[in-house]
Amino acid sequence: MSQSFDPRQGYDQNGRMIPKAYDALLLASFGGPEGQDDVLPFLRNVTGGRGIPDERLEEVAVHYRKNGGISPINEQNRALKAALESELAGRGINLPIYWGNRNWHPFVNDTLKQLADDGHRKVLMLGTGAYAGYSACRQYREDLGMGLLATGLDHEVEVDKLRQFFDTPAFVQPFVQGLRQSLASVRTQLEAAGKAEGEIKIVFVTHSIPLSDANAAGPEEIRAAQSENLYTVQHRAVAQYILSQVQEAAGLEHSLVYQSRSGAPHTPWLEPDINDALQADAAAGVDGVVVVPIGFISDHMEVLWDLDTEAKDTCAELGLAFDRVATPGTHQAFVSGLVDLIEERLLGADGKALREGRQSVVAGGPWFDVCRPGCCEKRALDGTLRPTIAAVDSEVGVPQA
Ligand SMILES: CC1=C(CCC(=O)O)c2cc3nc(cc4[nH]c(cc5[nH]c(cc1n2)c(C)c5CCC(=O)O)c(CCC(=O)O)c4C)C(CCC(=O)O)=C3C
Ligand SMILES: [Fe+2]
Repeated sequence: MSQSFDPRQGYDQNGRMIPKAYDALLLASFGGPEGQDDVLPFLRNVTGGRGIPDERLEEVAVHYRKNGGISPINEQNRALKAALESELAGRGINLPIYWGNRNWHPFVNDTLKQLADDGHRKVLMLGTGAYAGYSACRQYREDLGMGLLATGLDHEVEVDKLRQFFDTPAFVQPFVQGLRQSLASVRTQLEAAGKAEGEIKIVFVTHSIPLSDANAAGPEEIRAAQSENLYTVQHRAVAQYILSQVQEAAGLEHSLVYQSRSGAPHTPWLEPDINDALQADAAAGVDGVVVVPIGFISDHMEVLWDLDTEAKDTCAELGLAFDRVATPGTHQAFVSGLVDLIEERLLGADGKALREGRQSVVAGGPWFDVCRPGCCEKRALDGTLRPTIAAVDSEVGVPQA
């Protein structure tokens, strides 16, 4: 007989979930092609029914084709999984990790079947998006909501979600260290070019998203109190924190810009695009830039192409010195900080939470374990809401009357 459970129980007024005896961790990510034959099927999975023009798909396919049809993202997730496994083992925590993707093998539905076959029933999901918003948060909740229904596991396997982690030391520390290094590198480049006193600008960059997604990011109760969309507000807060930790950044100009826009040209997305912004910076007398990719956790294709290829080329054309800060990847601070977040949610053998209190250093955190009503809401083309997990208004797993 299958067990029933109610996902609307077990958390407090602040969206904090009472620690549980989770028996598996699910690393949920985007997925990417692993050979030339995978490229188009992968892109069709990514854009299914979302009106990305064919020209944009052809253009993006080339980025992968030039890299042998391989996205680095899968290798990076395998490495993150291995690093998390070793950190958990080092702390004596027995929590097997499974990996599943939205857009490519291993698909999350197959992973769900596997972990259920292996006997797991209480799963904590770590999605690789750090911020609020549809693509980075709610879509992962939908992947699991739809996945549990599609596999028929919705009354057997319970999946909760680790909180978005933009505000945590885990996520921001690697950028702090990286910014120091990149500032030194650009300074050295300028000295070598005889411009020792040249002006350096710090350019924080993240994934552009449709304005409608940005405006829907986060719960209404928090959105209402902001002067700007919450996706942007969270990125500005991360940038501010990183700057506050790097003495060498004092007095330097900085900005927040966007990359990797897709979608139909008449649909508004967040702007400015990094390449346009760099042009304006050069015209305003900037001599070199440090690009800080605070939107992502690893150096995947959007970083390698849109920043290390395109934005770098733009800088070369404009005569700007360029250096790009590394993403967290498997930085020790990131890995151990993520395990700290996992510990916040885990009940030990003695029935006590492994870690009391929540780590948060950036304004706007700590984020909810359980999303508020209407959080990052986005309707399917037919006007319906897709099933989700891990929200106050999630329905998947509720015992049927
Ligand atoms: C907020 C956000 C994150 C960060 C949060 C997270 O990490 O989850 C992210 C991550 C990523 N985005 C990625 C790749 C792509 N994103 C696309 C399209 C889109 N992204 C969007 C947003 C985001 N995307 C949006 C609103 C679209 C429009 C269509 C849609 O609503 O889906 C397309 C389609 C073609 C194009 O137009 O570019 C591709 C190929 C890869 C993999 C890179 C690799 O392979 O190494 C990763 C990690
Ligand atoms: Fe994307």
